[in-house]
Amino acid sequence: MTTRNALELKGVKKNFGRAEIIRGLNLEVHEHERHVIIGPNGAGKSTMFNLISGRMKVSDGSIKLFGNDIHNLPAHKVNRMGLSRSFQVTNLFQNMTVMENLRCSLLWSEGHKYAFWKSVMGQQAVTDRAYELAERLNLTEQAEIPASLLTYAQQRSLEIGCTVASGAKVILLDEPTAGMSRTEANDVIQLIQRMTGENTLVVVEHDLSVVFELADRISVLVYGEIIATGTPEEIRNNAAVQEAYLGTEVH
Ligand SMILES: Nc1ncnc2c1ncn2[C@@H]1O[C@H](COP(=O)(O)OP(=O)(O)OP(=O)(O)O)[C@@H](O)[C@H]1O
Repeated sequence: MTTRNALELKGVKKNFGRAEIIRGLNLEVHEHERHVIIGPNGAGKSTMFNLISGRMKVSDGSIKLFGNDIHNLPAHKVNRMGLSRSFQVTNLFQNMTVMENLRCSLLWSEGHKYAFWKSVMGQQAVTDRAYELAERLNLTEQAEIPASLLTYAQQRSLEIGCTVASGAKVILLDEPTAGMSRTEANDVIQLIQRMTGENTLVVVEHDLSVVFELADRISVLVYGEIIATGTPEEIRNNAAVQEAYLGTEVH
């Protein structure tokens, strides 16, 4: 069986003025995999996400989503083609309840933006689906309270739930456990595993314990280039990776 690429970057470059920050980056993310990007500070991880999600234009090279060129398309078009970036709880409607946030995202996936009155799914079907999602998010008890009253970890969970509900096939996650206690981080990792089975996930993460728990494959970005891609085991044992980045940390 051949593996389909959800995302494919070829020779991607990005300059800021004369500084070349992304220097001919090649990356293949398989459909349905959880692919984690690691790399030292300033390696270009955020810039890479900005290029993939359409927030920045590439200087050279190509980015394909399920075989279709997306480089240099505006962010909202990339989003409509099935790629979503989930990185901030500020993506939530803070004054709306958990259920309302989920309903909003479900309606968005139907192409109705926020025009509730036009729902083709039917109000009851949307509500049922939203409850189902709230359950998977462990937020049934909080279903009717405003997002602003949730804990930080619950807000991040809801944000991930809304991204899934909005119909994204490929989800970019920026440091999903940043700022959380170990227990909260474990909950969010489990949630990501539960919520994203059908999706393809690309995660930027610094915490190596999270990386090795979550990743099907890992790519290592150093100075704007991917120096290695492989299973967690392969990355642990890769001499170039150990030298360039991981050092003794993995042992
Ligand atoms: N808009 C910009 N203009 C100029 N330089 C930029 C811009 N955005 C990022 N850079 C530079 O590009 C380099 C890579 O930054 P980036 O934020 O992508 O790295 P990162 O791997 O995400 O780092 P961190 O792990 O610290 O978040 C840095 O040297 C940064 O200063």
